[in-house]
Order: sequence, then structure tokens, then C-alpha cells
Amino acid sequence: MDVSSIITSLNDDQRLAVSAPMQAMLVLAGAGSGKTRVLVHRIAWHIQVNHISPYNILAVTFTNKAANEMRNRIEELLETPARAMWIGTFHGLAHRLLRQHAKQAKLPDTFQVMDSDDQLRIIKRLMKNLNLDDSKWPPKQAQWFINAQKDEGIRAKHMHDNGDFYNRQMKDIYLAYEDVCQRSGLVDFAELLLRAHELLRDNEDLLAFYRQRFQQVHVDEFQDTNTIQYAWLRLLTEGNNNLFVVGDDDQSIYGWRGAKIENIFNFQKHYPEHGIVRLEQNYRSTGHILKAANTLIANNDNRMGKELWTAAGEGQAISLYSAFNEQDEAYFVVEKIRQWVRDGGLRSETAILYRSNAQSRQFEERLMTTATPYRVYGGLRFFERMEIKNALAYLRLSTNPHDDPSFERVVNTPTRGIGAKTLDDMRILAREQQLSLWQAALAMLESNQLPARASNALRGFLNLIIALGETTKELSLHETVKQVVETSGLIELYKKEKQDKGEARVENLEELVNAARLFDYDSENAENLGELDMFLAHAALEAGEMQGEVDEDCVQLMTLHSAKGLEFKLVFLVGLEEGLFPSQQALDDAGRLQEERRLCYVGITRAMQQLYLTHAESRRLYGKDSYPRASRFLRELPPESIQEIRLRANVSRPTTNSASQSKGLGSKGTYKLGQPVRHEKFGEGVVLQMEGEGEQERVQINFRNAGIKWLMLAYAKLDAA
Ligand SMILES: Nc1ncnc2c1ncn2[C@@H]1O[C@H](COP(=O)(O)OP(=O)(O)OP(=O)(O)O)[C@@H](O)[C@H]1O
Ligand SMILES: [Mg+2]
Repeated sequence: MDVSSIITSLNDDQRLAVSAPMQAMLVLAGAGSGKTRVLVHRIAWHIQVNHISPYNILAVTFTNKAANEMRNRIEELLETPARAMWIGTFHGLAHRLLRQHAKQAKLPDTFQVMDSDDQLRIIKRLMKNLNLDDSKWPPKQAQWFINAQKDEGIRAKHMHDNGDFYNRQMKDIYLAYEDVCQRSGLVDFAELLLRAHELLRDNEDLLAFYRQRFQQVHVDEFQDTNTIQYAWLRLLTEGNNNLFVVGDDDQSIYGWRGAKIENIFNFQKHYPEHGIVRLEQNYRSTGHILKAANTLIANNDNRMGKELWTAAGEGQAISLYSAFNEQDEAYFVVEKIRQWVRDGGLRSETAILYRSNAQSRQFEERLMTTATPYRVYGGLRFFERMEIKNALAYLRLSTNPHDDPSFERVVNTPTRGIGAKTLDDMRILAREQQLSLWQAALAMLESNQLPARASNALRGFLNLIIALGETTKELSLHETVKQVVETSGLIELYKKEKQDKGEARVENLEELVNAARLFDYDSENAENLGELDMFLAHAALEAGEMQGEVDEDCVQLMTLHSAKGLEFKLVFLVGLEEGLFPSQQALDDAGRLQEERRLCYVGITRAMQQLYLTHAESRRLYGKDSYPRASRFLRELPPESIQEIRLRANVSRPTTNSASQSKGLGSKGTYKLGQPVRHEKFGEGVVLQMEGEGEQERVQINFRNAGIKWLMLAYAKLDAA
């Protein structure tokens, strides 16, 4: 393979960055300018030209998906596998380090990663133990507090007593929390990062080893690193000057979770010998889209200042649609997608981006009704579903019975007659004697203090777990999972549950067995961890990016936060309303407002060819009706790049659904207020109002069983009843 293929597909500035001498480097550039591309080519360059072994390369990306893509692209460029290269998310890499050096990290070999749900469960329980009133001390707030401390690298014992009562209380909770986690061998997400940092900081030999090993360290989306992540990078690269970071201050969107834009300044200070490259040509979007992004973000201050240009031509203007309500919004968006597909586009080239997860439901319903395949990223993930978490809890207990949250979760699921009193006594005993729940249960059985029924039930549970642990030692991973699902009684439990829900749960459990069968156990990189433990870690770390199950061509639904770094030909940025986007909390906080604006910038710059912006004039969200004003961000866009889709703008255009025209109530005047109608899905109803014309013609109908709905006549398949 010759070197030129790494270089030819780059512009001059990109080439400069890729072929720069080995030194600390900062690539600072706006969206779509090829930062990620530069990072990939830089790594290939090191391997090909500087003859650095993949073994000596570390790369940090933002999602597992991005990490996989990066590896694939490097292997494509080099035409050879690069398995020895460490590439992953901060959390994934930290986890790997901790597994490899559990002892030095002061963790049991069998430590387990827990998600934020389990974390909250522990915090709730220990706050109860501390006799703290939920209403005055919301557990979520304590969870937030603890994670924020960890993100800053602060342990409970390091917290200063500033005399503040709140702080003191939080410190007590944090202390107790650290204690429980350590005892049960559980590690939360923030702890992964903090521990990995302490591991290197406190073990000179290890640090020397990894400094030697990772000759080149690369970071994508550097603007969103937090204090502890940056501290970890510094430990690894200090003195070597070998840190290559790419980022965009205008895309910093995790400030609310502790990310520090200042890390870009810190980098420049800490690595005085660094090179810096700015990229200004955008290769992703057309002129109108780029202009909108540039104009919007110019409203922020304290920017590092970058302008982007494109050689792509103006392209189509951005479309703005004001919907009546959220259903109408969904109708509109889905119809545009269907049009795209009819015109030969792929569904996977389209994305619906929203501010908050709760917005996805309307779109999902509409996509389902129209039988349009779609995929939601980062919603309730597969591994977070109740039945899956229950099955995983059994699996976890079978490898580590001291895992208290798992114990709590399934000790009485399915119910086996262990009463609330027995459980309470067990918790008290555990607290008083610093035992795990498992140990407390054993102690209670030994001291014979339980009534016969409770004692039998409890013994039954413990024996079940022990037996699982024994038998599964002999079995393969998927057999183990199958065994657990069956003997735990979960399958029977859900089979008894009513209708679809139970059925879906049983199917999900079967899917879990399947996921175990397909699990790609990479023994080379598993450190000394068994397949089951790796699978459990995967389940906890997998960030809603489950891959493999769908090859189908799907519309992509996700929050703006999870769209970072991605690109789509056709993008819908929905719910542009004050109080939603920008979010309610940002309305009177200048700093947060700027972060929302950056988020909007991220959203706009995901679009390659066509961008639609929508907002609803009335919206029901979280069970409340509101009549929000259009987002201020809309007013900040250049009017000449925006084309409003007005209700009466399309009078002359025929309706897109000719079937409804010929057979149903297609054109205005064929129905009256109060007229009875019938709809395929919603059944019978009565016309309440109508508005608009042509493609935009709508009727409001009071359905007997489905309630009041606005329907777009062109798509609604209505018949006179
Ligand atoms: N020199 C180039 N020639 C052709 N296409 C390019 C070039 N540089 C980048 N691209 C393409 O432009 C698009 C954006 O690139 P990339 O995703 O690397 O940008 P980015 O700066 O990382 O964007 P973001 O800030 O959104 O993460 C990609 O499709 C990429 O392949
Ligand atoms: Mg990128």
C-alpha cells in the first residue's frame, strides 16, 4: 500500500495536521470540516509512515459506534487489521484498565459496572438508613451531587467542610455510598473514570508502562471532556507531548454534565510545544444550511472564532413548518420522509432530532401507523428493560452474591413469599454489621430467628443462586443465560402477565439468550475475565447503541445530544419552542442558553442536503397542555435561507395522496362541521373544525373511541360514515 492514499483525499490544512511532526496537536474547527477524518488519517499515517505499531496507539471517541467506525476506516486505509490498537470511549477504556489491574485499583476481580438506575437504588436505600426524608433530600439530587464530585476528581474524604449544612449532609451520603459500593464490588460510571485516574496516579510502575506503551494518544470531540478525563489524558501524556486532540468549542454540549470547554485552553497551556491547525472548509452541508449554522452561533459570546465555508453551492433553502400541535408535526415529518423514500432515498439517510426523549413517541406512533421502519437511539435501551435487568441481576448474583442492588431487585421477583418484614430485618442487620444483604440473609438463617415459612422461602432463594453459580460454571455463555432465564422463574412470571406486554417480555428474554449467543467474546482483549463477566460489563456499558439486530433500512430517531458527530442527508429538527428548545431551565440562565444554542448548532450541522425545522403551536408534553412560542433560535436564523411552509402556500399543489382524493373526502367543501366520518384506525367520529387548503388541509375530528384529533386530509384516509 502506498502512502498517498492516506494523504490524497485531504485538503492542504487537513494534510498539514495529518503529517505534522510527532508533537502535541490541536485541531480546532467547526462542524463538518473533517476533524474526525483527520484523526483517522493521522492514526493511519503513524502506522504507515512513522512505523508505529497499532499496539502503541490509543484513541478515544465519544460512542462505541464511533469507535467501531474508526477502527474500520483505519483498517480500510491500511488494508490490514489493527486489533492491538486501543480504541474506545473514556468509560470503555477505563473499564478495560480496571479489569486488567483490578487488584491495584483496589477492586475485587469480580467487580461489576452498574448503571445509573442501580446507583439511584443504592442511594435511596442508604438515605433511608440515614433517616433522611425523601421530600427534603431528593435521592436524585444526591446522585447528581456524588457524580459531579467524582467528575471533578473529588472523593468524599476530600470534601471541604465549609460549614454548610447541605454540603455536610451530602458528604455523609457520599461516604456511605462509597462504602456500600466498595463492599459490594460495584462501580458506577463516574467511578470508572475516577478509579482509572487514581490507578495510574498511584501506581508509578503502571503509569510508566502505559506512558511507554501509548506513544500516540488521540481524542475526538475534545471540547466535551470533563476534568477527570482530561486529568487522565494528562497523566498518560505528560512529558511525552504526544496528545493529538480535535474539537470545536461551538459544539460543547455537555457542560451540564461537567464537561469543560476550558480544557481547550488548558491544553494550550499544558502543552506549550503544541501545533495548532484550523480547518475552514465544510464538506458536509450545502450553503444555506451552513449559513444558518454560522449565523445562529454568532449570537454566542466567548467563542474561539471560526468561519466555515463550503464549495457545495447554496442548495435548497431550509424549510420551516409551524404545526398545529405535536401530532400534526409528526404527520408532517413522516410524510416528508415517505416522500423522500418514494423519490428513491433511503430511510437511513433521514433523521428526526429532538431535544428530549419524551418527544419521540408521537413520531414513533406515526411511523408505526404508516409501517415505516425506524430506530430510536438512546431511548429505553434493551439492557435497561425491566425483564432484562431482572435476568441480568440473577446472572450477576450468580457470579457475585454480594451485589446488593441485584439482590434487592430479584429476591422477591418472582414473588416467593419473602415478606417485607424479613427484608427490612435483613437490611437493618446488614447495615448494623456492615454485611452484604447476602451475608445478612445467611446470618438470619443460621440464627434461626425467622418463622418457618419465611426461612424456607429465603433458603430457597439462596439455594437457587448457589445452584445457578454451580451449574453455569460448566455451560457456555448462552446456555448459562438460558438456564438463568428458565430456572429463575422469570419466564413463567411473564407468561402469566396479561396480553402483549407479557409476551413482549418473554420475547425480550429470548432475545437476551440470543444476544449472549452472538456476543463477540474477544478473549485476547478480555484481560483475565470470563465470558459471562465480559457480557455483563458489556450490558452495563453498552450505551443504547445495540448493534447487529437491525440491518433494515430505518429512519433514525435520536436526541440532539446523541447526534453529535453524525451526518444525514435529510434532517428534521423538531420541537423548536421556547421552554422545550431552549429548555425551560435555560430560559433564565445565560450560560445554559448558550449551551442550548450550541446544541442547535450541532443539530443544524448534521444536515447534508436538506433541513426541516418544525415547531408546534400547541403541545401536550409530560401530561400538560401548553401553547409555546416559537423558539428564539428561529428568529436568529438568516431569513433569506429560510422558506416558510405556510398553510396556504401550497394551494395549487395537488394532494400527495391521490387515493384519498378520489375515494374519500379529498377536497375542501366535501364535508361540513358535524359531519360523521370514519377512519381506518380511529373508527367513527364527527368533524369539529377544518383549516388550510391543498396539501395542508386539516380537519379536527372527535372520534368516539380515540378522542379529539387533528388529521391532515391528504394523508388521513377518511371516509364519510
Ligand atoms: N478533504 C475532504 N474531501 C472530501 N470529503 C471530506 C473531506 N474532509 C471531510 N470530508 C467529509 O466531510 C464530512 C464531515 O467530515 P467529519 O465527520 O470528519 O467532520 P467533523 O469535523 O468531524 O464534523 P463534526 O464536527 O460534526 O464531528 C464527512 O462525510 C467526510 O467524509
Ligand atoms: Mg467529528
